[in-house]
Amino acid sequence: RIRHYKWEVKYEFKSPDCYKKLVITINGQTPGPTIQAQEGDTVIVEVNNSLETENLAIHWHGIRQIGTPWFDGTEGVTQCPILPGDTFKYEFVVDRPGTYLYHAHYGMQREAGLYGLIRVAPNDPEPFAYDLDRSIILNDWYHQNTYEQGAGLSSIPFQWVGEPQSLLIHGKGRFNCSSSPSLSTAICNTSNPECSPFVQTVIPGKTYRFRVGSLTALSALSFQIEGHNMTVVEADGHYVEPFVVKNLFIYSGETYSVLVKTDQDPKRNYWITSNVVGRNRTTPPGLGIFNYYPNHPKRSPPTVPPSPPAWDDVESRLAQSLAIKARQGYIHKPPTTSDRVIVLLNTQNTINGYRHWSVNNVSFSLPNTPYLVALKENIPNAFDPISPPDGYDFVNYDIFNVANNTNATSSNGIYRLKFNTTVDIVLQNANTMNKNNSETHPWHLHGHDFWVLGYGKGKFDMKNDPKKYNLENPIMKNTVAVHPFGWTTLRFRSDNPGVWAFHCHIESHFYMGMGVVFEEGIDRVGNLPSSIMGCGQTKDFHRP
Ligand SMILES: O=C1O[C@H]([C@@H](O)CO)C(O)=C1O
Repeated sequence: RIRHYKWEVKYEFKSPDCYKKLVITINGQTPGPTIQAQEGDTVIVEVNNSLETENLAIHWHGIRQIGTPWFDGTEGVTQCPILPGDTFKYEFVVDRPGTYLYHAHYGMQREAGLYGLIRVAPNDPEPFAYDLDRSIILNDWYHQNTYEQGAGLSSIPFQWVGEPQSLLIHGKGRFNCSSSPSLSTAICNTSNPECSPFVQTVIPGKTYRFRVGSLTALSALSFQIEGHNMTVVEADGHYVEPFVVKNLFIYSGETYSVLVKTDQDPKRNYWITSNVVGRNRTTPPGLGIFNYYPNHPKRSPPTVPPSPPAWDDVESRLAQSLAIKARQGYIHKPPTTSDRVIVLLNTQNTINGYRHWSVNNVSFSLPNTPYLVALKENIPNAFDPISPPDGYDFVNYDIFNVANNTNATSSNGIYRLKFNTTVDIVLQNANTMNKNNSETHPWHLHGHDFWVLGYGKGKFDMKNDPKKYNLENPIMKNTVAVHPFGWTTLRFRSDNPGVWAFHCHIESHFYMGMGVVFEEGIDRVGNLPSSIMGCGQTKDFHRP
């Protein structure tokens, strides 16, 4: 079947958390409409860029784009941006069931509100039962616009974006307007119906499947439904060997399905909460209402919202990461060895006084000719032909301290992978430029699902740590966290012809250079549609 969508993308004034600002909407909505499809369907999205003076690109997060690498929606990597006034047609097959996301992939547009969910129903029966299926998309929210943030990040002195002003649950939050008395009610108004809390009405005595996705700009979150356990059954479109949590830790770019029984006292409502973890939070919790029918949906629960885990409790988060394994009967065994190991050291750096993030001391910058076109059409000098290194100075680099020399270089060079080989990526975390500080980074790979082979603390040990890899039942994902001062190893097959970004899903971190690009099987890529061209050196190949 074909699922056809027509989207108009534009700026509108909205008050998702009671504070009025410019947001990007799809057909008037943020979050945008949910794409609903069946495994094997073709999804067509005709996007009209009505942003007036701003380019656009939309990425289908978790969809592998097998045979359609040009519709991955990554500006600078797989396509030229969609110009204002233009319409661009994305067309791709959703070949796997599960819960996925979509969002802008141009500059820091995602955090202006261009994001949503993709739900793909399976052809085969699912290995768990539930009565009702609902989605909740989580986000954090800034009042500053993306241009002010971008300018601050690329200034001397560096102006960090700081912690978000609020947390949104399915697009709804609540900023305490009276905390800034200078704000007029025209700008911030807590009685604006746009910022009424998110309500999930439930029928007592049922089992609900909640598909929870996070598209935060910065924050790692702990998600909770007061008084209710959650059984995790799906992660990034793969069935999980079920385990029970009270708090679901979720990183930007991840999706989970959890089963929740509405088996508590039906005479009252309960809190739905999201809280920042992994950073010393200043953002108040996101609050929604878990409304047991027929109680009034706006009736506040009689309790105070449950308190979140300590922000710096890395152990609990690592424990959840380790608990996520492929479900019995749905295990895809990984290859037992790899052909190439790339260790990626994550560091905060300076280049000519500007603050950046780097991988193996190289800070990524996007070329103005998309790699996919440059490589497939053999356009010379479109990007730096030198590949970034496969590792760092393992002997001398101290991951536990601020680097002696924080200087890095900037490049748009990429990794060229031999087609149909097995590649291991070890993400190595390190201290930032601040003392005793290492941050959580969710890394997202385009064009692939990867096996998560292991997580560890401290410096990855090439000799001994691989012996502890889980080769029995590793989960496959498209986004995975590297924890503070830790490492994470993932494995994938370079079997999807195309050019694929792999980057930190924190909006400002990718903007500051925290990413890499992989090319594989470029000679097997089919004819490129001319719709992805028109910028940089692709102008020469543009056929109207
Ligand atoms: O890139 C970042 O900059 C700040 C901080 O390190 C600035 O001092 C921070 O927390 C980041 O993630």
